[in-house]
Amino acid sequence: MFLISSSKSLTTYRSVLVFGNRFRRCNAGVVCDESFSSKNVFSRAGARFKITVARQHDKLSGVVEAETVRNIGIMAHIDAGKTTTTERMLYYAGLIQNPGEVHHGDTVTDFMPQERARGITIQSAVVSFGWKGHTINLIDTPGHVDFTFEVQRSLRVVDSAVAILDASAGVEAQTLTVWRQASDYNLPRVIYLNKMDKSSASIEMCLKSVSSKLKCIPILLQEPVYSKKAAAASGTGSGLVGIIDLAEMKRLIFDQSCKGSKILVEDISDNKQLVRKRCELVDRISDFDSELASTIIERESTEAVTTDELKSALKRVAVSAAAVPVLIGSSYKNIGVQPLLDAVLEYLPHPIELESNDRVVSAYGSELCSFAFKTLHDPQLGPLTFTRIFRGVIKTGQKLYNVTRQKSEKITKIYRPFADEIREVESASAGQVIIVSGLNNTFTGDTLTSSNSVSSSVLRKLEKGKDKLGVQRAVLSGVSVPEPVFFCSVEPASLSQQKALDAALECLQREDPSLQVNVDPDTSQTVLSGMGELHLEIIHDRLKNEFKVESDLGKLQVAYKETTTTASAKRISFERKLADRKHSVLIELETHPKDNKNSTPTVVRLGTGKDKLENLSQVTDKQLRLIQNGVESALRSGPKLSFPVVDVDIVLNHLEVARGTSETILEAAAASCVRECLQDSSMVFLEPFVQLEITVDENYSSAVLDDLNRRRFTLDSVDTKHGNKVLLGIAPLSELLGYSTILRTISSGLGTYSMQFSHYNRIVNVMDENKVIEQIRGF
Ligand SMILES: Nc1nc2c(ncn2[C@@H]2O[C@H](COP(=O)(O)OP(=O)(O)OP(=O)(O)O)[C@@H](O)[C@H]2O)c(=O)[nH]1
Repeated sequence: MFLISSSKSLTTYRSVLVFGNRFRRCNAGVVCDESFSSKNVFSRAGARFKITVARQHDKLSGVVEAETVRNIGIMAHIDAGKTTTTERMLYYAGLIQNPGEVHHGDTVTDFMPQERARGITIQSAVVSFGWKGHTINLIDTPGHVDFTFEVQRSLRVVDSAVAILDASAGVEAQTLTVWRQASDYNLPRVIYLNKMDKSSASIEMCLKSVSSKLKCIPILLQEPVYSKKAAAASGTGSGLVGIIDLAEMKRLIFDQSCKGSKILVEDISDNKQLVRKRCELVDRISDFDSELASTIIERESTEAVTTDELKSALKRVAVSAAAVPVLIGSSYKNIGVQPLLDAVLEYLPHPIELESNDRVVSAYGSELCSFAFKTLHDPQLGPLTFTRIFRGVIKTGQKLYNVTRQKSEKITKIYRPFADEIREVESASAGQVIIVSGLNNTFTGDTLTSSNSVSSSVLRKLEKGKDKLGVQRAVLSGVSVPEPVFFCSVEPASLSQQKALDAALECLQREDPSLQVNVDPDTSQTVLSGMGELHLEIIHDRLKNEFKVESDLGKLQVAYKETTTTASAKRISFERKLADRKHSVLIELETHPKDNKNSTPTVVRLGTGKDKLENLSQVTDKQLRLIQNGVESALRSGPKLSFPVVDVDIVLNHLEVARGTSETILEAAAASCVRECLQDSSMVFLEPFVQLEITVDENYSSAVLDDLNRRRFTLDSVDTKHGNKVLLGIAPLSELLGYSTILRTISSGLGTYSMQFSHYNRIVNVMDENKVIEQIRGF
């Protein structure tokens, strides 16, 4: 048995980021750049970020070899331990002297006051740190369903993800959502079973739920090491003290006197039982990797497979998503986090390993190709854009071209993020996640390159396969914004604050596209639409504390939608006089119910009739886009109760535009024509349904179910877990307002629930429809 410090295996890394006093002395032996002292941290009134400014000669370039970079997202159901795990990673990487705790409100990544007060993650936080000669750019994402868009946009810019499960709960509702989001971007993943210190933790149950719910094949690489003494000392815990690494054939015991930063490592290669388990593991991996299978056949032995061969095979398996490596630990008890970091380097891809799969990225060659995934407004630094560089290099002061908005922009400064501290660098290269300042016209989802001519040459390469409303510009695929399911009115506490409120909401909406701000055309009230009660509550809180605007929120309402059940066609002549010039449009549009009702955006199609073809062949791409804009604006507010109109197909049958007619008039004509069509159609409401997962003490489950049955709940399944019943089903969201209080009362506090948006469904019952109308009119 021998003792090593995990720090010994850490090489000094010149890009290790050290920010301010907090991060000056490193605990794990990483040699830090001492030139960054507390005096370099500026305190700026109202500022959202602390800037660490390096002295001129110290300014580090953010340019690093892509092969040594890992961009990972940490994703999970709420409370699985994402922030706790991230905090331990930063501690072992030497960036913080002591790991903070969520319940103490002192973690690095949960830095918003609202996060610290509530002990939950609300916004994603980006941190960069060095580990064994590599840079890990990590995004800690929220687990609460209301902030699912935050997860979505973060996963868009990482190359892989670590999915954390609470080992006593297995796959939970939000795990399914984030797993699906990661699948949408084809991200290779590893799974980390956290909270193995709990006596109710069960590896077997977790692996089963991974197979059955996530529909993937888990490959367990480690085994837990328990100690009776530790179990007795903890009282209720499992007595977890370490893990067995079957790939390396080592037993790792984490020294709690230094919060696990030292690891007692024991060679176990002569333990016959564990050798057998390793052979089984090799055998299992070879089922998914032909190279490893050939090695075994050649050597006629699974035992002769080296650790390197095993790990290379496992990386191929993880990258191809044939199966998913599973690791275990307890971040809170400081067990298993360093091996998880090693797994990130060993099994997850570097930035350029996978990007050739993206046709648009490849078309940029070595030119700059960057994706803005988040914008924030700092009162002192102005707009800050979080961006992932896929190709090329970005330099301070450089001009950029926003391909999505076809506008030129100029970067003022470039920073590398470390949660709420940012450090200025002069340049950054492909594979990095950075913040740039100075971009006034860039929004979430925009593609940035170096110039208009680069964009045009990329477009020429992509030209093949383009259709009339297809890829018109060389843009990367964006992030789809989920539909808001709740809304409420907002009013300033005093009229004098109206302007400040409008400005603050504009800012918040720009930062968070899942928040919608509209003015009700009938009442002129400002209406906020968002993802849930907590989402809107946080917005309210931020208005008060960050923007210093006192406001009152109206009653929370469910966001319904409208759709049509009949077809309609209108030809209108739209004429306006502007600046002494006559503008006129003759347009015919046809609306009808969509066959495939999946709430996908409505795209205007051209009519196909013989007589139409001649007229429509003259329609330009630009005119079609303006008509699309007009249609979209009309569909935002339906004729029944001004809810958005979905699941409608729109066909353009005729268009005549007088010479000199302005673009806005064409847009307005299209909008007006669609409104007329819908006025003449039979319209119905759609209401949102959610998937509900309730975990409740067995003694209260029938009372909970009785109550749910009065709420139009459809039960899908009932499970038993550690003496609790887990009820899974679907219910209309309108029936669940304030459900947390109701459940608490019925179950005497012994029930928890999580819900997530499932789908919209038509309200068929006239009484239910009248209830909605009454509710909204009274609003
Ligand atoms: N017993 C035990 N508790 C843990 C462990 N890891 C985290 N926790 C606790 O679980 C709770 C949630 O931890 P977080 O790290 O905030 O979880 P999260 O996934 O980041 O939560 P959200 O971001 O809000 O979704 C906290 O009280 C942690 O102290 C663990 O390994 N064992």
